[in-house]
Amino acid sequence: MLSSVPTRLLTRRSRSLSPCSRVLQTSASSGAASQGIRETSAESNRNPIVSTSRVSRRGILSEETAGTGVNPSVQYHHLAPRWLSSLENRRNSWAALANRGRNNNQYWEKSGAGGGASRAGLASAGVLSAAAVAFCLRKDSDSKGDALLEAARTNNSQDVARLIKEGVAPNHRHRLGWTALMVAAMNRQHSVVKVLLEAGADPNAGDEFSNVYDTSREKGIHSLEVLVSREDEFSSRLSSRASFRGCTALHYATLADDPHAVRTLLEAGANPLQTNGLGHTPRAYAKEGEVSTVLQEWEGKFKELQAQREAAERRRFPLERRLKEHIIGQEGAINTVASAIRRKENGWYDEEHPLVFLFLGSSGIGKTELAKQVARYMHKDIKKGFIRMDMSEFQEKHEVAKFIGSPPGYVGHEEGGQLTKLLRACPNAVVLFDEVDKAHPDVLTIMLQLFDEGRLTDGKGKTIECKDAIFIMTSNVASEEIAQHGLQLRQEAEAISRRKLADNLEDVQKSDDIKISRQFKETVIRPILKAHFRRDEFLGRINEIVYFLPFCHSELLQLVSKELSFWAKKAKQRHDITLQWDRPVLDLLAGGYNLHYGARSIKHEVERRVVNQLAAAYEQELLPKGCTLRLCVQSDGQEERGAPSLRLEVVGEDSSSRTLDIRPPLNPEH
Ligand SMILES: Nc1ncnc2c1ncn2[C@@H]1O[C@H](COP(=O)(O)OP(=O)(O)OP(=O)(O)O)[C@@H](O)[C@H]1O
Repeated sequence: MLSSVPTRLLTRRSRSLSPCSRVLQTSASSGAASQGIRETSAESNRNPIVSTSRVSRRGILSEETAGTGVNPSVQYHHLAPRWLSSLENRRNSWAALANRGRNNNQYWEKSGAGGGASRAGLASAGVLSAAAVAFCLRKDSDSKGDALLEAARTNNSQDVARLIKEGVAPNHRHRLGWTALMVAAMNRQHSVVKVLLEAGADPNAGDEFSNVYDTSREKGIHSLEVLVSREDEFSSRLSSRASFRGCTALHYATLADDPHAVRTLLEAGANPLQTNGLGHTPRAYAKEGEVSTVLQEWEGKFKELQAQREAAERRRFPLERRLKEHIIGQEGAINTVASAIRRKENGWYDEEHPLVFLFLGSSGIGKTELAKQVARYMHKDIKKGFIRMDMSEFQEKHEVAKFIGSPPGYVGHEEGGQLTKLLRACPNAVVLFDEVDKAHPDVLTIMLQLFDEGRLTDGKGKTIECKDAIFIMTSNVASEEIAQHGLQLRQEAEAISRRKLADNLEDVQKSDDIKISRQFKETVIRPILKAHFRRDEFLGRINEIVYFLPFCHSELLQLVSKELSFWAKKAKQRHDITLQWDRPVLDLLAGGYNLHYGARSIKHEVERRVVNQLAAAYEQELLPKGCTLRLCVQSDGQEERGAPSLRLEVVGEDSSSRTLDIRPPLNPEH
């Protein structure tokens, strides 16, 4: 294929398109061209939040970059048609030659002795050239989908309507990633935009095309072919280097500075707040003027609408219910946290201070899990939105530097602090300070400043505003007292329930529906906390102290059930085995609960008594493929010894069952 590309163009292409040689060329040469390359890549990476809209436009529109130096995309823009026309000319001349040969056999026959060789040479060159043309000009023009894209580009709304009627999807994508609506928006084809939107084209679909070079690499297509396709079949006005991944039709209509298309798209539901892969909303690319004003106006409307939708969703599916889907029991904790977040979401809070919780209770009881679920509710991007700091890593005075970064001149100054780095990336994150009681008093002083002022200054002197963050501290301090109090309350509640049941009274209290009294909090917990943290102002900045209680029996059954379901799913997925169990199994496994390890003790019990057996049976090849296994409690003859065991049975198609004979020592139940 390359034989048909003029050497001059090849040299130019390889110099400019290979990322590696581009770097070399940029650093080696000091001319205007290399300057232009550097400027353009810097522009395209700029953050729209800090950049002005014109700066973003300049980085992305090749025509508006032209004045800033020699823009490589402009070079290719001139280069591509020349290259194409050269190929076209070759194709035509070879086609003419072949025709002549076919029509005039004498020509071949009359040629001299060297005719054979030259004929072969001509033929092979022809094949090569034709292959080059076929490769480089591959446009799939016969496919209806591409006809739709072409009709969108040329403003042929009748063809667009016809093709959609014939079954072409209105969201059909070009093989390089863009949709017909994006083509129409970029090329100001108003009637096509309208027809496509009416046919159901998605105004919020994002472009899958990134830039010429990345797309070429991703799709395994020659970069010049990508460049030619982008310029011929989409638009020649855009930079070949800037990234367009995630750009919507609204981004393109904005780049085209087309208020009419922008309005049409917005009225059809385009989201003006949607960001592209670089995090830019359409307005980041708007020129000052009508398009910018319209977008700003709709952004406001959209935010309001979004807030209304979210409020309706919150009413329909309250936070408490969402949290209960993941957390068993802990009603009091869930209600306290959900109420505080509801106050914040609805504007009933002190916006000068972030929300601060202290979660108290023994280990493995759901403190971390609740914090994670809150983060998941508040943030779509849970990775950034949930920050977890293990405070046992900040026990020494010098570890303050690790927390917020060292001051200038100290080791690690450049690295920054663990907390400040993460908070800067997401200032409204849910931040979990695990085992806060272990932190050094100096670290607590920094946290106090953070809770009090809602901002934090790092070692480099930069301040992070985080009044919208939610801070959750966890501690096992006073966990013994809380657990004992919880158990006592539960026993009292059970005794009352039994009495009421016996008396046939209606308001029977559920044993898991208990509340810690104010008096217990004030007389038992507060003095312990005070003695531990030694600072009233620190405790004073906590909005809610949240208590986690030991699990009651019904909650333990739910935990066991959840754990068995987890393994049943794995058994099905990995080995096509169906696992069944009944209530006595749940009761038996719930007996493995240990107050000090919480739900973790249930996990271990299930692993020890069930998963170990499954693994042993599998290793001994006792499990037929696709079988159904039943977990049963074996109590015959064991009751006297007071230790019923679990056995595994294979259930046949006729519902008969056969106990698996797992050989010791692999069966932990033996
Ligand atoms: N109430 C609960 N509902 C469902 N799962 C739970 C509950 N409590 C704990 N778990 C599960 O047990 C494991 C440990 O829970 P978690 O990390 O929340 O404990 P914790 O209270 O933060 O304990 P620690 O103080 O030891 O960190 C997790 O896998 C979690 O999913």
